[in-house]
Amino acid sequence: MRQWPKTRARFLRAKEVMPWGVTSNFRYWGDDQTIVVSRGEGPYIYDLDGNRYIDYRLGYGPVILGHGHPAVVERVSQAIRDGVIFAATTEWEIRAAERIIRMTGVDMVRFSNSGTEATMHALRIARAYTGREKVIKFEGQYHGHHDYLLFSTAMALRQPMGSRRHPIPVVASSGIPRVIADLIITLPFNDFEAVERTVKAKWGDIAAIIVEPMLGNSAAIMPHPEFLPFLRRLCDEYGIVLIFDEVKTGFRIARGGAQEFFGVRADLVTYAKAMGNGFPISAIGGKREIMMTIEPGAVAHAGTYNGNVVGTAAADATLEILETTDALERAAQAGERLMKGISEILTEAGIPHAVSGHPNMFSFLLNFEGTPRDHRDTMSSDIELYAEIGLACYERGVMFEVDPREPWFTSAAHTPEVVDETLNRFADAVRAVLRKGKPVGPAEVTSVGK
Ligand SMILES: Cc1ncc(COP(=O)(O)O)c(C=O)c1O
Ligand SMILES: NCC(=O)CCC(=O)O
Repeated sequence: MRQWPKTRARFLRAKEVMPWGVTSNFRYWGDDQTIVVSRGEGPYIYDLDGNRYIDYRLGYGPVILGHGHPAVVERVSQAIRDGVIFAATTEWEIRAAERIIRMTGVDMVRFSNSGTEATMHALRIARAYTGREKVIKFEGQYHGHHDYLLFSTAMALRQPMGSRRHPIPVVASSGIPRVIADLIITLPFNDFEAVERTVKAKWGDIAAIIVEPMLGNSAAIMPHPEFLPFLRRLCDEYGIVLIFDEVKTGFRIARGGAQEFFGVRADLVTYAKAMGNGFPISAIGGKREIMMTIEPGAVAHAGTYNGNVVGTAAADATLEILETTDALERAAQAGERLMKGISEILTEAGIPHAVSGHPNMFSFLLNFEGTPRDHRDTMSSDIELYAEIGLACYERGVMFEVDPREPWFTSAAHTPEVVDETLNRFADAVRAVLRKGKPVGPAEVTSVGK
């Protein structure tokens, strides 16, 4: 059994100085399980007692090259010696923008610092461009923490979501003004009929459809092959701005992200996580005509830290490596071995399951038959059993989110040896959970991390 007295003691101190001991609700795993990390290296993180964990959370997705990647750290360290912020354009911004444009095919970009900011700005641009106000989003998708899109996310778990045919937007937090709900339409992912019916009835009010091209916040569920092309056609026909939220998929599932992987182009795209290997940076990219809606004195886009040297130098280094090496292919090799190995172990254990997603971000649903298509399918799977297995892995030094809504992320640092060790420990954890018997009653974990 893992020993972690120092980690526990410091977590209790953290709870005194920060609500719940964390700076994002996602990171609270309960008083007995929340980790305090001392450092990371490649595929590993370490707690304060020196326990090592093979990390598949990777900061919830950013760490595509491995923790503390020397070339990224070196470029940032060099760059920041000359200052980090000037309230003016820098060479680092231009370089990072050129790389994004070359890799993804967007025409122009603007920088910010988090995925939340990027989706918030993207909505403003879409509303200003169309002169309309409502936005369609899909159940189980998460676009950050501003008020405009925090509805029917994976966090809005226990409230009734209405029927598939008549979904109700479910607010995911207190403190969000009721009027905001009037601006949002929530629909099930992959539901052609619901989207078409809604757009035909309300297109004059709809500024944007924002979509995670794959359900990156609900079990990495893939789009039906025709779903994204269908959204593209509908948006073209009705003058709606199609926004791909690629905060998780960007620079992870392909060099050109989901646009390249699925072969569909959006009007606006938001990037963050993998573009800086963990350094804080995000971007909105898109078609020139729509990006040029931003206009001093007319359509606002600003931020003191936008384009700062820390983030843009990190993006310059990270994107150079992603563009010129086989880093993404190595991350995918790890993911393929894991997806196959996990499925074999679960089959042997007699647990019906569905593995979904892309090798670089994948998930699996337990006691689930068939192919999952939307967030309602995720929620119908055995989330308690998943959490039990996740916690048993955590005790054995393998860390992934103990909740199937959040995918496993791989990095270029996850070598075949690391994957083999993971699978051995995973098999051991599954055996231990089955020996103990399935947990009875609603588990605490349904609220963990949210
Ligand atoms: C698809 C997506 N969009 C936006 C965000 C928000 O990004 P951030 O946490 O950097 O604000 C996330 C975070 O998980 C995300 O997964
Ligand atoms: N999928 C949800 C997140 O990635 C949240 C990140 C955080 O707030 O730490």
